[in-house]
Amino acid sequence: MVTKAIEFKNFTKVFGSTIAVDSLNLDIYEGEIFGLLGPNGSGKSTTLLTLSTVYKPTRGDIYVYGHSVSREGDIVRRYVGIAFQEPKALWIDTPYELLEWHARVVGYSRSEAKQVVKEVMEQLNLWEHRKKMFYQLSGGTRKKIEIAKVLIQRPKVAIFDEPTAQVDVITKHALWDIIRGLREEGTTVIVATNDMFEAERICERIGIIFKGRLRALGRVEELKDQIPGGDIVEIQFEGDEEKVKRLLDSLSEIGKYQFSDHRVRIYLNKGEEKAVEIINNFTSLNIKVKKVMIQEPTLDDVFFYFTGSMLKEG
Ligand SMILES: Nc1ncnc2c1ncn2[C@@H]1O[C@H](COP(=O)(O)OP(=O)(O)OP(=O)(O)O)[C@@H](O)[C@H]1O
Repeated sequence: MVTKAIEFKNFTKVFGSTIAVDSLNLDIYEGEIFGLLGPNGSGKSTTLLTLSTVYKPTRGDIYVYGHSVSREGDIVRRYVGIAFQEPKALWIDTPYELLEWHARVVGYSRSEAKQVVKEVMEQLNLWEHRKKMFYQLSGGTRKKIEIAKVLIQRPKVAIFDEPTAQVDVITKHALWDIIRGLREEGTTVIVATNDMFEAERICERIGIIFKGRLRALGRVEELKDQIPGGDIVEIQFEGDEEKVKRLLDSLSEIGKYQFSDHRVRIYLNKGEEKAVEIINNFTSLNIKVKKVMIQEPTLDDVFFYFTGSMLKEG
């Protein structure tokens, strides 16, 4: 049976006159990597900060394994660990002190804390930075310190707010492996990102949030299939263009098509399945197929379709 790790029930958060998140209803299942996507200012951080009990909902509620973030914050905090966009405990001077303090807060004894902090700092290549002051660290290193907090805590629900913004490409792949590793151990992972490539690489399901509202929800492939005429099948052929035209007009579920020099570009859904049917029809009409290309929409196309906005727009 699929267990719901998190349930957003009509969750709404208002700051003054700004509705940061508006009536969010969403279930996240145990053991999945869920991507929360949206342009800047769309409500991702507000959602995650409320889930991790930093904020309280204005209306509605969020449940973590059945426990309300509004009424049972202490219990929720035992389940949830969050890597913020930036380290926030700036009353502490060095990464080592911050992580040791964090390890103690989440329940390790003094000697266990020392051990786990060293292990995780080594895993993330942070050990050499342990005694530096925060202001001396690069953006990517600060990011890794936040991720180290989650690896130390090993929570049942791990939240990463833009985990790979500002990190180099090698570190990015290493962090994705770490996130997948957590999932393998049964952790439920939520990743907020506006990096479509990242979402496609690691997330099993995604939700697209825009201006505080959930606009789309599903597996990446499902969302791609929701764009009308989103796939393009391009066929290069030898034979009569008129015959091809008549054929395409007789087939169902075909959107627009365009001819140019014995090539036809056909806009449709489920391109891979439909291409086989089209090619079989070409063959039965003695039209020789020379080349077939299928283009799927990218996740960027999905994003533009559901938000009608550019990714980095405010
Ligand atoms: N503490 C706050 N006080 C007032 N307004 C806030 C506060 N936090 C967020 N907002 C507003 O709520 C809206 C959603 O912001 P939020 O930070 O949740 O978006 P986001 O999707 O995480 O953006 P980004 O990708 O830039 O981090 C924005 O209009 C923002 O200005």
